[in-house]
Amino acid sequence: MGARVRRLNIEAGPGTGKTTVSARRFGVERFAREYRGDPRAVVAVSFTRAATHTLVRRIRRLWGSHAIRWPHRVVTLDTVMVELLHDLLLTKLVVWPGGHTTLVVEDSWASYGTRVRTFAQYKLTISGAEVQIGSARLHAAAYTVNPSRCASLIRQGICTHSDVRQVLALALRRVEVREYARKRFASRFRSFIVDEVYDANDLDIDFIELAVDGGVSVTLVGDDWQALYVFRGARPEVVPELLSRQGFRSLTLTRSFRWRSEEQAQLADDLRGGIGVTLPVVLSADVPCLDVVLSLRWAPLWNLGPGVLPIGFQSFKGGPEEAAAILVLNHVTTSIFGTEATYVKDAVTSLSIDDEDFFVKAKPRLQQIVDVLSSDGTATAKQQNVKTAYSHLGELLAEFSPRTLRPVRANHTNRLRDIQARLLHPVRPVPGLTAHQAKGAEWNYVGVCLADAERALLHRGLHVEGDSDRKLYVACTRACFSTAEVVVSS
Ligand SMILES: Nc1ncnc2c1ncn2[C@@H]1O[C@H](COP(=O)(O)OP(=O)(O)OP(=O)(O)O)[C@@H](O)[C@H]1O
Repeated sequence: MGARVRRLNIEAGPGTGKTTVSARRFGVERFAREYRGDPRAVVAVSFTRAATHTLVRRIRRLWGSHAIRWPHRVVTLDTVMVELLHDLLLTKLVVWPGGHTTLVVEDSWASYGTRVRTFAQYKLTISGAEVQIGSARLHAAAYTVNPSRCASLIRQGICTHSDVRQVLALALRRVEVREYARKRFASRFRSFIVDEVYDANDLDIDFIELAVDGGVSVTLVGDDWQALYVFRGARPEVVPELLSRQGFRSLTLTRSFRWRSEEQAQLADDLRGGIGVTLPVVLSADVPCLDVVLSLRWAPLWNLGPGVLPIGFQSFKGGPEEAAAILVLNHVTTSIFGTEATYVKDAVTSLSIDDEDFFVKAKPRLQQIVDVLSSDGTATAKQQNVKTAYSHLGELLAEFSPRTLRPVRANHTNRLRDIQARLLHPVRPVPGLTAHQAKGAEWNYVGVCLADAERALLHRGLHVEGDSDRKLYVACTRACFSTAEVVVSS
C-alpha cells in the first residue's frame, strides 16, 4: 500500500482489507518523507459517521493518535462539503439568505418538528451568487416537516446536509466557483482518500474530480457489491467511467482475511458469483449462540422476540415519545453492548435538549426508568411498570426539554414495552442491526432475518445491480465463521 501512485483505485471483496488498506494508505501519505514540512492535509473521507469512526480506530491503532492531528483528518464527505460552502460564503462567491457565513447543518429536519402531510416543498435555487428560497408543488402529498418552518430556519442560517449539497451542486456550475474549489483543494489537501467510493453520487464524483484536477493525490477504495446508498443518490455505475476518465490505476485485493471457515468462504464466493444459496437455520430461541442479528429493516428485528435487542426503532420520524424512548434505548444499548442507539443525536436535537451534560445528569434517572421496566411481576404489574416508566420519562423531559410527552396510550408506550421485554428476558440479548449499520464491521457468528422476498433473492442468486441484493450481500458477508437465517421459534 506504499505505492507512490497519484491516482489509485483499490478494488476488493469483503474482508480483503479495504479498511485496513485505507488506514495504511493514510499513514503512508501522512508520514511520507517527500511531504515533510508540507502544511497541506491528508484527508480520508467516508459516507457515514460509523465508517469514519471505524477508520479512525484503525489509523490510531496502526500509526498512533498523532497521525490524525489537525489539519490531517478523517471525516464524512458531507463535512468536507460544509467546509467548502463556509469558505464560499466567506469569500461571497455564494451568499446565504440573511448573509450568514456560518451555518448550523443538521442531518435532517426531523429534529425541528413532526412531519405533516403537504403538497408544498421549499426549493433552494441560486441566482448569481445569491441563494434563494422558493417553493414547489408536489404531484403527490408527502410527509415532511412544515416547509415554511424549514424556509424560516434556512433564513436563520440552519439547514440540512441535503441543502448544502443542493446549493453546492448549483454553485459548482459557475466557472469561478469551480476554479476556487479546485485551487482550494490544491492549496489545502495533499492527499485525499475516499473509502467506499461506490456510495458516491454525482456531486461526490464531481468533488473527487476537482481534487484530481487540483493535483491532489487521490486514492479510491471500494467494492461495487457493497454500495448501499442508492436511496441517497449513490451511482455505483458511474465509478468505472470516473476511473477511466481520470486515468486511475487499479489494484485488486483478492484474498479475504475475514473467513475462518470453508463454509463462510464458500458462501461469500457463491453470493458474488450469482449462485443461489440456502442459509442454515437458527431458531430465535437459540440466538444466544450468535454475536449479532442483521436485517434490511428494523421492524423484523423487533419481531424476533426478546432474545434480540435492536439498537434502533425505525428511521427517526421526530415525535417526542419516539425521541424519549430512544433515550431509554440508548441507555440500555450503551450499558449492555457499549453501543449508542441509532438516531440518539436526532432524538436529543428534536427534544431541544441543549444541556451538554444531559447524558451525565440524566444517567441516574434513566437507570431508574430501566429499573422500573426490569422489575418482574404479573402481566398487569408489568403494564403498570411501563406506565410508571413513561411518567418518569415525562418528568425527566420536563427538566431538560421544552417538549412534553402526550398522555399514556399504547402507541406512545409500546416502545418502552418492547424494551421491557428485552430487560426481562433471562438471557443477555443479542444486538440487532440493519445492514447499513453493519457495513464495514465483522463478527464471528451472524444471524440474518429475512423477508420471503429476500430469501427468494438468495435462492435465485444475487445480482450486483439490485439494491436489495447488495444489502443482502453486505449482511451475509459480515461473519468470520458462519451466517445463518434466524426464524421465529413456533
Ligand atoms: N494484511 C492482513 N493480514 C491479516 N489480516 C488482515 C489483513 N488485512 C486485514 N486483515 C483483517 O481482516 C479483517 C477484514 O479487514 P477489513 O475490515 O479491513 O476488510 P474490508 O475489506 O474493509 O471488509 P468489508 O469491506 O467487508 O467491510 C479484519 O479482521 C482485519 O483485521
